[in-house]
Parts: sequence; structure tokens; C-alpha cells
Amino acid sequence: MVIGQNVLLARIPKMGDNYSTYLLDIEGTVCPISFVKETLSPYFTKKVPQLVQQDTRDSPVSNILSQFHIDDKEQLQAHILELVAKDVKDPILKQLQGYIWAQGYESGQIKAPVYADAIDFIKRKKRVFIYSSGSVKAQKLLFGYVQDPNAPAHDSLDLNSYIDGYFDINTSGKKTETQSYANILRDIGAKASEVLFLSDNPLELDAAAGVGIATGLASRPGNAPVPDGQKYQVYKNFETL
Ligand SMILES: CSCCC(=O)C(=O)COP(=O)(O)O
Ligand SMILES: [Mg+2]
Repeated sequence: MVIGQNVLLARIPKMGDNYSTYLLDIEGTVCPISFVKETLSPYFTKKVPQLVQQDTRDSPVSNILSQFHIDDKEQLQAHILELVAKDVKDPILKQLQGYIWAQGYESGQIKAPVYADAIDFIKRKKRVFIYSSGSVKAQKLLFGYVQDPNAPAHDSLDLNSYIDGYFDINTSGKKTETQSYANILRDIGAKASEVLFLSDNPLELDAAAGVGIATGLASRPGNAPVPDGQKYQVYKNFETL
């Protein structure tokens, strides 16, 4: 298998292509970027001061915080807030966020606005895997508390039983590196030719194309414009897939 960031074996999906396996990004692909920026991030940042001050030994949160190796609480707080403000895909931050968001989902304060066509897609396809910078814990929460598009005020939907596996930067590596997609192919036991990867980030699509995975660019409201967008098969929704 040839792996190389510079060797792009891009396969653009054509009508009638049939994939047995789908790999989905989350933010900007199955849910709006605004959900992360306006709901998840503020929920987390509000809790950071309390989290750092009340840090008690041997709790899961404390064990994660210790991985930053910053003893001074003020400095630790500033570091975490800076990572969030700069949207750094830091594996320790991502683990921490999963623990904090759990409180929001479980108390009913947060429901994930997964697009209706993405809900339908996840239910109707046989092999669906997720690959997000958000931790596996955060991914399972998000898909466990999905706002029902037909009854937004009612109980949330749990899509986890429709999802075959979850990958993040801790399990598989950075999303912009080709080796990460080779790791995922190995873990799911699939050939590159069987897989379609959908993401809003062209750097991620190029990295996946490096192992021969077919790719599609998710174009959702609020996503950043993509230079060279014509290089990709663009999907405004997943109804035709
Ligand atoms: C799944 S948790 C919330 C999203 C998040 O923290 C994140 O970094 C999303 O990145 P993605 O790779 O899904 O674009
Ligand atoms: Mg994304």
C-alpha cells in the first residue's frame, strides 16, 4: 500500500459507485460548525475555572489534567482556554471536553443538531464509522443525544446502535496525516476501494486520498470556503448517497 502525503490517488465518487463502508467526520459534515462554536465550546469554557480549582486527586478529570504537566492553576487554566480559543486539536483537551460535555448531555441541556439527511444516512447504511478530532467519548455522547428533527422538544434520539466504530486522534492519529487512514483501514478490516470518507476539511480528504480512499467534500451552511473546491465531489447533503 503506497502511503504519502504527496502521492494523491484521489478517487472521486461517481453516480452508481457503491461503497460498503463509510467514514464520517462530525463538525461541518454531520452537524453544523455553529453547534461546536456556540454550544459545546462555551459550555466547556464556562466550566474550566471550577474544573481547575476543584481538581481532586485520582478522579478521571484530575488524571487528564495531570497530563498537561502544568502545576500552577492560573497557568493551567490559561493554557486550556487558549487551546479552545485557537481551536487546537489537542488530544488531552479533547479527552477533557468529553468528560465535561457528558454533564451537559446527561442533564438534557445539550442535544446535538445532526442534520436530518445525516441521521437518515447513518440509519440506512450498513457500515458507518466515525473519525473526528473530538474524543471517542465525546462522539458517543453526541450521537447518543441527537435532537429529533421531527420533534425537537421531545426526547433525543440515540444513533449509537447504527454506528460500527469510532476513531479519534488518540486512537488513530491526526486527521490531516495519511498514516491515520491506513491505521483505520487496518482496524476496520476494509480495503481502501470499499470506503468513502466525507469531511468538510480538504486537508483531511487529501490525507485519506493518500491511501486510495474515495472522498467527498461536505458543504454545509457556515462551513469555510474551500480553495480548489472543484477538485472534490461536493455534497450539500447525503440524500443522493
Ligand atoms: C465530537 S465532539 C465535538 C467536536 C470537536 O471537538 C471537534 O474537534 C470536531 O472536529 P471534527 O474532526 O469532527 O471536524
Ligand atoms: Mg470537520
